[in-house]
Amino acid sequence: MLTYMEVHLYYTLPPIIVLYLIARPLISTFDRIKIITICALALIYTTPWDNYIIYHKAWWYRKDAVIGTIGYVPIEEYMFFIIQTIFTSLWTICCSRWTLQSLYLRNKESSKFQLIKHVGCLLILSIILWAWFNATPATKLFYLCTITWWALLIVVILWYIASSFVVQCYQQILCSVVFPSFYLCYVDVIALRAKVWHINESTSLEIFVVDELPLEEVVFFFITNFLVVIGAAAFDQANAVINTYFRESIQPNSKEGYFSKLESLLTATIYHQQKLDDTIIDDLAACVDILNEGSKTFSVAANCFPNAVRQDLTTLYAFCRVTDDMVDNEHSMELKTHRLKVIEEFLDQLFANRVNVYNYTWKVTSNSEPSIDWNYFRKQLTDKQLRSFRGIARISFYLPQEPFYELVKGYKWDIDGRMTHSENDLIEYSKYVASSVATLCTFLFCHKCREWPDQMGPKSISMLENARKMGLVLQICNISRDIITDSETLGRCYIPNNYLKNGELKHLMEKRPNNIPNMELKKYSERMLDIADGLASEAMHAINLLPAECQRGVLSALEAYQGIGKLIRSNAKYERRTTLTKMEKIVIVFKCMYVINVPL
Ligand SMILES: CC(C)=CCC/C(C)=C/C=C/C(C)=C/C=C/C(C)=C/C=C/C=C(C)/C=C/C=C(C)/C=C/C1=C(C)CCCC1(C)C
Repeated sequence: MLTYMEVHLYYTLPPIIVLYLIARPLISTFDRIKIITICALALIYTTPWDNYIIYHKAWWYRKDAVIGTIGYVPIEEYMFFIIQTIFTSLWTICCSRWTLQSLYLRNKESSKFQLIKHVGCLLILSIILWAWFNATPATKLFYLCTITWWALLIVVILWYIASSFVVQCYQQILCSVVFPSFYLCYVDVIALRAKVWHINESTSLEIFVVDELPLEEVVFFFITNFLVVIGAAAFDQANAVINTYFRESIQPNSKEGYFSKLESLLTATIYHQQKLDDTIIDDLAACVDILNEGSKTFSVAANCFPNAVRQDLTTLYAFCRVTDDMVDNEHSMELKTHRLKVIEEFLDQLFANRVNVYNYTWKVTSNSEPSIDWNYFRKQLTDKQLRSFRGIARISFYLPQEPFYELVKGYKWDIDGRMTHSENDLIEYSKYVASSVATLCTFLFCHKCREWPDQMGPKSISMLENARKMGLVLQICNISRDIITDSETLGRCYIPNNYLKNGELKHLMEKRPNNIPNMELKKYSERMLDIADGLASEAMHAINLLPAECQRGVLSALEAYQGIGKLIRSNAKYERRTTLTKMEKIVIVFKCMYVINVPL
């Protein structure tokens, strides 16, 4: 006969192991804290309840099927509280990873969500009251009603705290609840048939959903999974509040302990109850749109990063994209120069009160919040631009200023129509526009994960230097791909001019790339890719200096760009714009998540 332990061994533990292997690259430190805490809460909250219902004989177990009991409850049953919580939380993580969760913080003051919150609470409270008064031991309604009031008591609190968040991602919530519930009902049927446990007919309604599965059991698994899922959502909400509204300390290596993290999550939950400024989130949403429109590759790679990193990465991307377009998309020289001046004025105000200057061993130190003349910038910028500027202003406190000015130098290079005479020029230009961004990304990763390899010691410096190389790789791959579009749309040529034959530069500058034999373009492109490949093989080894949670994301971005490089080489013809299909990108991300073992 099947024992209770065998139920776990054969039916509950194997799916947990499989789910863990799938979810492992997605699990962040925060997720770990979340799962551990919900497990503890589940154990504490369920223990008295389960002892109470066994005492009143709502269900019993086969004595020879368990190894022992604590109180009235079998040891395997205690294990089940934790197993179910882990199982459902892991599944929930897989369901909720595909969007930026802070976006669900919006609109909580809207009348629609206020209504949902209050009507929902009233509804749940009335069900609790009904269940409470009908949960009389030794009656048909006992088991159903005891389950109901016990579980809904927590649900109503969580609904009060997080309903607008939960409703705005209801599809994820539904998906998170339904699958584990069905599976656990299936396990329940197996155990009931094997008489490992038995539901007392005299305290249940004797309604069977499928042949041997009592209604109460179905209600139980759906309602407890809902509890776990909205518990996890309340955690996610608190984390999103921190990511959006809190300025976390800029101490480089102040990794938080478990309890201080819990404390800040609790603070965030309380903070969230007051009226908060939605513009911050609207700005973020604008940045998400800019990312999704701007780079399919980065928007796929973004899924590999923990939410906290992903959020600021999106903001950083949007600022770089928007400022680049501000300069590129203007036609007249005067306007281009004026736009660049606006960007510089913004940066000057943003970093006016910085104490230290970036010099590779820098620490970011600022005296106070930047004071920015937003009225002026509102007049100068479009709505989208303004939003990305506000976004970057919120996160700049932990970023060095120098890379932003490098970017400006890059933009200026283009405005001045400077030529890339040699490979050195190509590298100098790419340093300005890409190594700068890579430096900022590295700061972002280390700040958000609170993890510098050493206190600005040799490892940190090596990490930054290699990150800068990585930036070069991405930029040079981009340039190698975009020879035709750069020429046609901008009349620009970033190929080291000393590669080119007579008259070819003129063709490229005058938007006639097709006057150059296609095979020539392919050759130039491949020559630049050689440089990128050389740098990539050097820089790859430094990925393992980055915070562990960011390594796979960085690797997928890098692999995606190198994938484009490989395609350029293998294609017979040099295309106008070689791109990976969405499927190929997903395969690369998949490979970086599961196949390649980081650290390299
Ligand atoms: C906290 C901080 C710092 C801030 C963050 C924001 C915030 C406020 C979050 C709050 C989260 C909360 C409050 C989460 C609470 C989660 C709970 C109580 C889960 C209970 C699960 C109970 C579970 C899984 C119980 C499982 C029980 C089982 C499997 C029993 C099965 C059974 C068997 C086997 C035989 C038949 C009988 C029965 C059905 C009882």
